Amino acid sequence: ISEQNSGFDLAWVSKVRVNTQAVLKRAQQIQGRNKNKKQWQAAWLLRAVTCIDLTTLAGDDTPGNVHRLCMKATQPVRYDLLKSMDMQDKGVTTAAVCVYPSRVADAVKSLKAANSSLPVASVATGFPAGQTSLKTRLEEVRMAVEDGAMEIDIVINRTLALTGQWEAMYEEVCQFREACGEAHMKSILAIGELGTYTNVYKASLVAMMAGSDFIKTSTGKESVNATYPVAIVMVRAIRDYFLKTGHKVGFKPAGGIRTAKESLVWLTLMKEELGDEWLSPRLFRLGASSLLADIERQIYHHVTGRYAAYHQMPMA
Ligand SMILES: O=C[C@H](O)COP(=O)(O)O
Repeated sequence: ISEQNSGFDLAWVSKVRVNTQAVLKRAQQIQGRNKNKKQWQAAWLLRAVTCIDLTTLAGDDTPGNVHRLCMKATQPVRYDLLKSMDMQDKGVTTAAVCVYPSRVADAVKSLKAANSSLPVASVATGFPAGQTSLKTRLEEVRMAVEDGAMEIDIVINRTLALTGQWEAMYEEVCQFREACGEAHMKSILAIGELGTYTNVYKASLVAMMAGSDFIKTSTGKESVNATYPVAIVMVRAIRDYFLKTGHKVGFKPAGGIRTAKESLVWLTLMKEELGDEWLSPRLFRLGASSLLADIERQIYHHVTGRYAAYHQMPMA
């Protein structure tokens, strides 16, 4: 059993009721709150880069495009821009690369050849729908780990969540946790398919009780992915779980995050709801396939104008 596993607490899960109006109000406040002073914006954007799980999850992925993704992850921001920010020697990379299980070996090989220790994250357990046998889903986790994945993004069983079989969901996630071994486990809730905020909160709790290192909003393949109201529900579950058990669980919004501006709202949300400790890749990731280009563009815009050095950021 993982250290993070606190055991299944049916009484806690059963009494959860989320106040939808309060959640929507808070999400609106956060979106209006992105008032970082202009001179700090490049520094915040660089912080966002270091939290990205740079992702490719496409049917036409090949060793070639996975290799390019890995190279981009090891040098996500142009040298001249880093130099302008006095960050050229700081080894700025994304947090990880994220691929399908069948591409893990390609990513590991590319990163090794580049002398990079960047972790490879693999989606697994029948991503995105999770509708394969438990045996197959477990085998997929073990294979990804064997191929060198250091992080596994599992999808929860939505059928169990939607039919209120929370203990059965807990048991499954515990088995995934065990199959991950030393690899970190992120549990994808696929919030667009959970129906209610109360279900989102309950699924977050159960995933954490079963030992998840992170809870993640979405696969990026549902019609609704990372939204701010859902994030409020999930980060409050993280906070409540921490207060009750002392375990710090990370948060990964993913799916449809495309602009630098959005990445700043996500950082604001983390800072205001969970505090500075949750602003590092250890506890915060942005899952995204098409975000980096816009961040790089905006960093360029800021460093050619007014900016402040990264190490002067007003945070811990
Ligand atoms: O886990 C990451 C998501 O699949 C990425 O979604 P995206 O392609 O919409 O950025």
